[in-house]
Amino acid sequence: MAVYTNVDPDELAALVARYDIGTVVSCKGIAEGVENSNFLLETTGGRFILTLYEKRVKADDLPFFVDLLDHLARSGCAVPAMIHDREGAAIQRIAERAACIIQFLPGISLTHPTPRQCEAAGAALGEMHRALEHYPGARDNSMGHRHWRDIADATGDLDAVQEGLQAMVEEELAWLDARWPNDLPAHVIHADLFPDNVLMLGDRVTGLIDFYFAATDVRAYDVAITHAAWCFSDDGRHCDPTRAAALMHGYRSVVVLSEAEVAALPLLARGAALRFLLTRAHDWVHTPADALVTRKNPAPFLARLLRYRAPDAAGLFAA
Ligand SMILES: Nc1ncnc2c1ncn2[C@@H]1O[C@H](COP(=O)(O)OP(=O)(O)OP(=O)(O)O)[C@@H](O)[C@H]1O
Ligand SMILES: N[C@@H](CCO)C(=O)O
Repeated sequence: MAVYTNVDPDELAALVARYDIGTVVSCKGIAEGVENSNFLLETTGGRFILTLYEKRVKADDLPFFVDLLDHLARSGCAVPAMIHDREGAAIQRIAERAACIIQFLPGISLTHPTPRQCEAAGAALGEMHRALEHYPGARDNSMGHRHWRDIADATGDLDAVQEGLQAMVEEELAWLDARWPNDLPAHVIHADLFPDNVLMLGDRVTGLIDFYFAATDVRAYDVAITHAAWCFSDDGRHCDPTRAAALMHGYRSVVVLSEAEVAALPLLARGAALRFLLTRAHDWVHTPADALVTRKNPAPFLARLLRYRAPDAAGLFAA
């Protein structure tokens, strides 16, 4: 249940009065999500999302996220616009938290996407990348390749998560460190485009959301993350070739990948699987069992990593 903070009605009315969006009709907590407190805010001017930023999103990063969403919305990408108040400010304070009012977008996030939905998601990722190719904003990827060893160390004994995991992660980190590319096209990427961060109506993408891991990194790595998130069975053991081909076809209908990028995809996907394996293992160990947040199982990302290590992995990226 991702409503960690309650909002006082008078404080909310005072916040909404700063905007040209009418007056408050209702404000209801949204259960999905784990990072922030999200509310569906209805005013006489329409529907909005009110997000209160909890621990994980740093206040210093908020101007970057606001500028990024402003840029993508202006570029015609399907992202929710940040609403600015009469003075032009998008970042506010309420209930002692930084907060933003964000455009509400229709759509549902999927759990089991079809090939056509994978194709649409791939194309939406491509359109976002096209809009970001020359975007001047930048942010260090604190979940990127250079930080994985620290995340592994901070987790503690990985064998407590699964027997043999410590040695396997050490081996994988060394393998990736020796090969990680530093000359592929890079710009700001989403870095977490899982199905729960894409709103869809039928086969149409209505919104890419949750940009709070967005950072500067290799664009083909974003493709690899999206591949890992959209094309596997729930247990991570089986990559569906039809969904994978559809995702790649959708992306490559918008962005032309170089030969070097295509060749790097299996390696980047090993990195993507390791990133989510490590962050899930870290949270698995460090989130108290009675916390409000449901911990995500690391095992399906270990299974993906093994799949991407197989000799035929390059075939999983054919369009
Ligand atoms: N702009 C939007 N329009 C409509 N619904 C939205 C919008 N933004 C968020 N939502 C809804 O709120 C839910 C939670 O949002 P989000 O995924 O951003 O949560 P979070 O806690 O910030 O992140 P995480 O997914 O990392 O836990 C989404 O699943 C979606 O249902
Ligand atoms: N999408 C991530 C969680 C938030 O980044 C995961 O499934 O592990």
